[in-house]
Amino acid sequence: MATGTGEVAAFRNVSKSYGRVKAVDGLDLVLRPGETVALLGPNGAGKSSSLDLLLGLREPDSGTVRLFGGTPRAAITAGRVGAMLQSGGLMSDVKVREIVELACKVHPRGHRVGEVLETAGITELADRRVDKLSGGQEQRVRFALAVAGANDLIVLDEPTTGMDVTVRRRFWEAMRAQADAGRTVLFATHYLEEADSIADRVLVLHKGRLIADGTSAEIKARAGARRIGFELHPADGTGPGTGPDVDEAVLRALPGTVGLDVSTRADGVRTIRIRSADADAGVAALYAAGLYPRGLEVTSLGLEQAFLTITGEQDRAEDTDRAEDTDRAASEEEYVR
Ligand SMILES: Nc1ncnc2c1ncn2[C@@H]1O[C@H](COP(=O)(O)OP(=O)(O)OP(=O)(O)O)[C@@H](O)[C@H]1O
Repeated sequence: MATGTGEVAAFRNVSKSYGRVKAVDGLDLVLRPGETVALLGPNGAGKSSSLDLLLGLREPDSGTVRLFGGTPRAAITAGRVGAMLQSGGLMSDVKVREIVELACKVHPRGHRVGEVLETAGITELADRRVDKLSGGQEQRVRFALAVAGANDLIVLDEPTTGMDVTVRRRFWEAMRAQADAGRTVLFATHYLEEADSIADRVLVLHKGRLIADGTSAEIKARAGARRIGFELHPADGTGPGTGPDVDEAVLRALPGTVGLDVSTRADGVRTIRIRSADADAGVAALYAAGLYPRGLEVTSLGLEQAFLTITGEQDRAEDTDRAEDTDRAASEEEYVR
């Protein structure tokens, strides 16, 4: 999925609130041609709101959103964008072929109906009534509407919800073909394995803010992608220093250490778990430091674990900030008194 130059979409310091809820908070983001981008975030993180802003379905309170250098509306009118959203019902009382036909006809660069039905894997559903479809079949029809014309950008909001495993796989094959044809694809998802295997860029939103932006591998590395586990036995000595505290300082200072967890059993055996962004260097340094790790294991963290780590860290950082603000307010009050 070659990445070209230029900007497909650009958010510049975009904010959007609904009453007191800040759904999108100072979002800065550029999508480049040919990228397949996954948008992740816990419930309420602002994913759908960001997609709505991108498509011009909502106006930002502040900041600007540009699509292909112009307004979202201009890009959509020119038929450059296809979207598959969670909201919005399909027409009832019509057949699948009819609704797809209409979408092909109104698109300035519409494809042939048969081709679109084939792409979305719904040829065999063509004569079925739209209101008689299952949830997963309906999703495929929505997908057909998103690819009814030669779009440059395809936006998908949780596209595979309700699809079974086989249909989901076929869906992503079709999506990959779109990306291989040079289209930019942006999709919001709760399925982290989809982001991991499909996207060449992963964005993590949290409370309306972009807290991570990189390849799946980069995000895993940032969260400490691997876990090093082992035991330290008292009979083996306490390493290079003078006891457990010194050992722990050594462990914390190993290259790549992002997190350290130590638990001590009654017999003095310590179980060590290190989250590491560079497990190879970490293990080498462990031996070089004179420690004697028993039952050494190195395991990989998935994107899911990385996601939980990053969003969890963000929550903790905000809790700390809030506590500091409260302390500051209290001490200021004290000072005034
Ligand atoms: N029309 C609306 N009116 C009021 N609040 C809204 C509206 N739409 C969204 N919100 C609020 O804005 C925040 C962001 O919602 P949004 O739907 O963008 O998140 P999301 O990341 O897509 O969530 P999910 O994963 O649950 O779909 C949430 O707190 C939500 O309750």
